[in-house]
Amino acid sequence: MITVSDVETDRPLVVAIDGPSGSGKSSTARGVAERLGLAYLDTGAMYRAAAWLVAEQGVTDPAAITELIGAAELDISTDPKAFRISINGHDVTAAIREPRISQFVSTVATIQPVRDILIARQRELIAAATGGVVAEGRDLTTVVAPDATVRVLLVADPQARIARREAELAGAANTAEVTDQIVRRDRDDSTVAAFTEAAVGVTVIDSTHLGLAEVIDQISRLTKPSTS
Ligand SMILES: Nc1ncnc2c1ncn2[C@@H]1O[C@H](COP(=O)(O)OP(=O)(O)O)[C@@H](O)[C@H]1O
Ligand SMILES: Nc1ccn([C@H]2C[C@H](O)[C@@H](COP(=O)(O)OP(=O)(O)O)O2)c(=O)n1
Repeated sequence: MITVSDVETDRPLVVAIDGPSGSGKSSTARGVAERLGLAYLDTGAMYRAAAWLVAEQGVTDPAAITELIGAAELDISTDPKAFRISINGHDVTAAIREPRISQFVSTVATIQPVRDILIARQRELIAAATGGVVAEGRDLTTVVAPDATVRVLLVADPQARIARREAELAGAANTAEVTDQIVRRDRDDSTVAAFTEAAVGVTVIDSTHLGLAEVIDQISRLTKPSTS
C-alpha cells in the first residue's frame, strides 16, 4: 500500500479546502480523496447533522443547543466512496441535504460553543486519518487545520454557484430559495468563519470557468513536491 505523506514533515498528507456554498468543495474534495487514496471529511455535514438534531428536538436557546450537541453521538464516515452520517443513532445522510436544513443550518453553525465542540471532533477525525485526508468546509485552512500540507480556497461567482445548486436540486427549490441558501447563508456564515478571503499561504482556485476534473487536477498537483 502506498502511504501518502507530507514530503517535508513526513506527517500524513492533509488537504484543507474552504469556500462558499456551491463553489464545488464537496465534489472536488471527494474527487481528490478518491484519486489520491485519502480519507474525506465533510465538516459541513457535521454542522448539518447538528442542525437536524436541533430542529428535531425543537430546541431554540443557544445554551440548550450547545448542551444538546455536546452530548450528541455523531458518527461520520470518512470513506470518499461511501459517505454516511448519523447522529444519536439516526441515519441523517439524506435528510441533512433537505432545503429546510440548508435554510436553518447557519443558526446552529454561528453559535461559537457549538463550533468549538465540532472543531474538536474534526481535529480528532483528521488526526485519526493516518493515511492522509482531504477535509473541506469554511474554516479548515484557518482554524481546524491551519498547518495542513495543502490549503485551498475554492471560489466561484455567485451566479455560477446558484446555477449549480439549482441544477443539483432539480426543482426541489426555486431560484429565490436557492439564492437565499447561497447568498444569505454565506453572509451569515462569514460572521464566524473567514472564507471570503484567502489567509496567507492559501492557494485560491476560481472554479467559475473550470470543470470539476480540472479543479481536481489542480488540487492534486499541489500535493506533489515541486520539481523546480
Ligand atoms: N467546477 C465545477 N463546474 C461545474 N459544476 C461543478 C463544479 N464543481 C462542482 N460542481 C457541481 O456544483 C454543485 C455544488 O457542488 P458541491 O461540491 O456540493 O459544492 P459545495 O460543497 O462547495 O457546496 C454540484 O452539483 C457539483 O456537481
Ligand atoms: N467548517 C465549516 C463547515 C460548514 N459550516 C457551516 C456553514 C454552512 O452553512 C453549513 C453547511 O455547510 P456545507 O458545506 O454542507 O454547505 P454547502 O454544501 O457549501 O452549501 O455549515 C461551517 O460553519 N464551518
